[in-house]
Amino acid sequence: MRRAWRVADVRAAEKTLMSQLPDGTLMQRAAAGLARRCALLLDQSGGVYGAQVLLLVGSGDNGGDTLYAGAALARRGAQVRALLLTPERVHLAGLAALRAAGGFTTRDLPVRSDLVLDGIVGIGASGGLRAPAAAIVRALPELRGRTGERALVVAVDVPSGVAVDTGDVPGEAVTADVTVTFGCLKPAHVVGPAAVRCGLVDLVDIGLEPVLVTDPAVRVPEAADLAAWWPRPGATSDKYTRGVVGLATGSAGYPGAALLSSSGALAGPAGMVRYAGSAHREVVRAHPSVVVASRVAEAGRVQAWVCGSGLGTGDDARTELRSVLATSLPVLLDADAITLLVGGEHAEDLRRDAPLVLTPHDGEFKRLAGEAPGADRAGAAARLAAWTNAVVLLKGDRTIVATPGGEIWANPTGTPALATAGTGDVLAGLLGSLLAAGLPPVRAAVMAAYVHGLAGRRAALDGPVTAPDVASALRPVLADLLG
Ligand SMILES: NC(=O)C1=CN([C@@H]2O[C@H](COP(=O)(O)OP(=O)(O)OC[C@H]3O[C@@H](n4cnc5c(N)ncnc54)[C@H](OP(=O)(O)O)[C@@H]3O)[C@@H](O)[C@H]2O)[C@@H](O)CC1
Ligand SMILES: Nc1ncnc2c1ncn2[C@@H]1O[C@H](COP(=O)(O)OP(=O)(O)O)[C@@H](O)[C@H]1O
Repeated sequence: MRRAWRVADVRAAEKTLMSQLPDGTLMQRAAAGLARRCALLLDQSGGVYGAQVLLLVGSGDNGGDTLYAGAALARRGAQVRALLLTPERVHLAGLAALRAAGGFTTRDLPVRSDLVLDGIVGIGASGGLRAPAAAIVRALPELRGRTGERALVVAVDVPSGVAVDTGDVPGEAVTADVTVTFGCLKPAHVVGPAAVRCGLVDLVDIGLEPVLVTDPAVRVPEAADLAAWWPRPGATSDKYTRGVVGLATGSAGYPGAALLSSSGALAGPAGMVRYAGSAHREVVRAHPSVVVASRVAEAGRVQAWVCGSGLGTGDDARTELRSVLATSLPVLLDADAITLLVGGEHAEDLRRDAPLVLTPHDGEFKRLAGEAPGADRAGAAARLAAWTNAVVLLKGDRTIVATPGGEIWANPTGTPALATAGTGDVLAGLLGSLLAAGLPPVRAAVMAAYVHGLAGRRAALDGPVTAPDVASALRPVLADLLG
């Protein structure tokens, strides 16, 4: 698991660490790590010696890191120029180090540049980028290096222009190939549109993590976590002990949702899938191992329910929703079931002790919460989770999972290839299977989003993606993950 901390927590830890170390140690550690990463990048594209390096230098310590790293590259023979955004306010010792190493300053963007270091602003940023910085950032994609290729952009700590604590991108912002960050990840590296701007994120250890005493703001699962958490059948397992998942999905209007949620559920760890709804004939034809009924009340025993994908919002759908909420089992509500909650008609049904998981996309989130997730997606998901006392999985490029207690996870595996009808139904089925297998709701949601994202990526290798492709890719993805 990787973890990301908010700026205030990073600052507090930095203060603690600085009180234990000689002045300037942290900046030297940060700059040395940054220079090393830049040298590696240049090694892969013609070498450090003779490379043209442009430093974009703001007025704070982020600029200081950049100047020291530039000095290190200049000592290795790179031609380093620093464009000072506020020449009257610059890290003076950093500038002196650059000059002593043979680097110089420039007033304009050069014609040629192999590598750009974005040190305009780091975690001290407030608001959108200001005038000269914004114009320079806009021009960066035009810069060409010695091979005629676009200049590589390395963001120092965070890409300038992103909101570090929320991952929002309120205006002009740097798009980096690599972001070299110091001490720990910050939310902008893992959530929201900022995460996409970071490119590859490289963490330089400056000794900060041992003094980070607060809980992380965001957690990110890794492949090894999935392998450790995924339930496997044992010698004494049978189909019931592995868990039975019930699906109250699909309708005459949307039979496809029933099929897709079934495909997702069948790839999960549960031992049996029961389907209850009007698409039961289609489901059993496509998936002979699914046990079908026409209503929730007739479905037989299950350990968790998935309700809502393609269910419709009429009276029959309401009845089915009431039936699943009346159980003392974990329930996942997706799509139409979320819409049915709007207006408060099910407020009493929602007063239950068993776990509840909601899987809204932005539109469903807005319907339920009364406002769109907005700039702080993780915060919005956590507020809805607290309000509904449910685990909320907010779909999107970096799907967020939030608990009522404020624990937040960001999924790193998503792909825009998933932005196609029906992939959410596959996700709901898979997540339901994990719930039925007995996984705690937050873990089930994190695991389902992770595997679903990988399946989207794998399906995309063969061309344009449809939801059945994503469902088909779940099994090979799991085979790779679980060894
Ligand atoms: N934390 C750590 O452990 C370590 C941190 N380290 C490094 O320090 C960095 C933080 O440095 P920092 O605190 O000096 O802030 P920083 O990001 O340079 O920005 C502040 C300056 O930018 C300006 N400015 C603000 N907003 C702006 C905008 N929208 N558009 C344009 N300008 C804007 C603002 O100007 P002002 O608002 O004062 O006019 C102020 O002068 C951190 O990211 C990392 O690189 C490492 O060296 C070692 C370990
Ligand atoms: N731009 C995107 N990048 C990554 N994933 C996306 C993107 N757009 C949608 N997704 C994912 O695709 C799925 C779509 O689900 P949903 O909106 O419920 O679709 P449907 O209701 O048609 O099944 C979700 O898992 C979501 O996270």
